[in-house]
Amino acid sequence: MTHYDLVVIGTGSGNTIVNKRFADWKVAIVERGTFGGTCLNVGCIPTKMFVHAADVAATPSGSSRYGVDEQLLDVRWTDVRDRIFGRIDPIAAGGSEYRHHNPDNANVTVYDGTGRFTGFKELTVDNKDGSTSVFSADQFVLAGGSRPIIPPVPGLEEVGFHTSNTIMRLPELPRRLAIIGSGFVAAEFAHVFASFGVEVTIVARGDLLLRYEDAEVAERFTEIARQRYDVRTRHETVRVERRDDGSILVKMLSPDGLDELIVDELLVAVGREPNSDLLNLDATGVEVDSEARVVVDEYQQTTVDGIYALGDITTPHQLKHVANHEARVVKHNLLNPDDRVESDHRFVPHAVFSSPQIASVGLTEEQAKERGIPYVAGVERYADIAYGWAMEDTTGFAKVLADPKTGQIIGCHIIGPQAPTVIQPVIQAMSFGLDAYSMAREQYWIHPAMPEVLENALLNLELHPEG
Ligand SMILES: Cc1cc2nc3c(=O)[nH]c(=O)nc-3n(C[C@H](O)[C@H](O)[C@H](O)COP(=O)(O)OP(=O)(O)OC[C@H]3O[C@@H](n4cnc5c(N)ncnc54)[C@H](O)[C@@H]3O)c2cc1C
Ligand SMILES: NC(=O)c1ccc[n+]([C@@H]2O[C@H](COP(=O)([O-])OP(=O)(O)OC[C@H]3O[C@@H](n4cnc5c(N)ncnc54)[C@H](O)[C@@H]3O)[C@@H](O)[C@H]2O)c1
Repeated sequence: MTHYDLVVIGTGSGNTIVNKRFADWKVAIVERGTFGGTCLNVGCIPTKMFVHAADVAATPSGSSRYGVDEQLLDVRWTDVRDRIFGRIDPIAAGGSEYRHHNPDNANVTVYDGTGRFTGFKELTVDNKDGSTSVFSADQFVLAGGSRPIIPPVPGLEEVGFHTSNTIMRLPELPRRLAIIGSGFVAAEFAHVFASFGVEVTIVARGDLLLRYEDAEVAERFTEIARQRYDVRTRHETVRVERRDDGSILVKMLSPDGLDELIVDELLVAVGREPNSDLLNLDATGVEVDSEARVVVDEYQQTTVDGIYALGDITTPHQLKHVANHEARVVKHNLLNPDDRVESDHRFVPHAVFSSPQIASVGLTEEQAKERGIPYVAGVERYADIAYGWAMEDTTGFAKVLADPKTGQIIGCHIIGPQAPTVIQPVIQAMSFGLDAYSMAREQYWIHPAMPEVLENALLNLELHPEG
């Protein structure tokens, strides 16, 4: 049986590990899908390219408030789609080609297939060409990611539906789209398709969209969403059916009884589950938790010595920057077994690239209250800063939560233009222990730039000693 020093399963963030420093290692890389994984092919990158095109398409709908009358003439969907995948697909193909054939990878064997453990540190790969390969290794990296959850709604399989994996490749724009779910994917694709002229309905089980955000942010987002889309909260999808004219009937149960909706396409966006089940982890003794996430320690090592895991297959933060961070930790620990480093999950930020945009780091007010953590909140509206006036923004705000005594920031939540960019200094301050009082006062803030919303939120904190 072939034996490797290292086997990496999954070419999302896992693919970033093997470089020239592994030149003396005999390495195998296993990939069942498209090289490059979720973020590149069906996740962060194409979605944000669609979001930018959507922002451009949505501009005329808001321009008259500046005294500028614009008109959207057309959205050439296939051109939008093909420009985006015309950039992405060659990158994925190039990554695969590089690993398969470039002399840099003379020590690397790529298996295009699905890996599963068939013994202790023994992997069997069902290759796409129908063959099977069996090999062992000293060390493994489990970087198999996650996949969309498909809820058990009767009729779903028969009717046909989309997930984030397929919706971006639609042959044409539908007239009507229903989105089941109310999280990141729902919020981003609702903006994309509504901006392109599609009638979007969001079917949400709870009262609020993005309900894991700080409550005021989720409430504000839901209010704004109701003005743009048909938002049906407290609606449970109970059945879907294909009608004779080809459209799809969605049946929902609401507090007022049965509700119905007719659409042309359906997007299911109710979360993602780890791909750990594909790996038959019992065979090698790797444990998973109650949510099927691979259990790891602070070094990203699983319950088996020499088997590491990273990214969506192990973390509750299903985010690319987390997968990348963990990949760097795993890489270091593989190369430096006697000087391993721990991963840092203290302040994991996230952003929702919808309209408006949202960004968040640290505790929400609700979490601080639940945990009995004392805090003060400083809030500033975009409407009260100069750039907010320029944009005529009426709905955005930044909220900073800090320890009243030490001024250490414990959370920040922003909804409004450029939120994912505006929040970055707070992530830095939290990571390096800079207190809110010093952060607000001991540096220049460019006037009249958007981060003034953050500067003022910090200045509005009632810290002791008095600021
Ligand atoms: C629509 C969408 C938008 C997103 N937008 C953002 C964003 O804006 N910002 C952000 O931070 N995150 C975003 N994410 C999340 C981000 O894409 C993921 O957190 C990240 O890609 C996870 O990386 P990973 O390396 O863990 O897994 P992946 O990139 O999913 O890689 C796992 C790879 O392993 C392969 N694989 C799985 N099992 C096996 C097996 N048994 N054998 C062989 N190969 C296997 C899979 O085919 C896959 O290619 C988004 C996700 C989605 C779905
Ligand atoms: N900008 C970003 O960083 C970004 C963008 C997209 C996706 N992602 C990642 O991908 C993950 C998956 O995104 P997502 O939007 O699918 O999941 P999500 O976890 O963000 O939201 C899923 C929502 O669906 C609801 N839900 C669950 N089961 C349901 C059901 N049966 N019927 C109706 N609603 C149901 C949940 O209550 C939740 O509100 C995210 O958690 C995020 O980590 C990140």
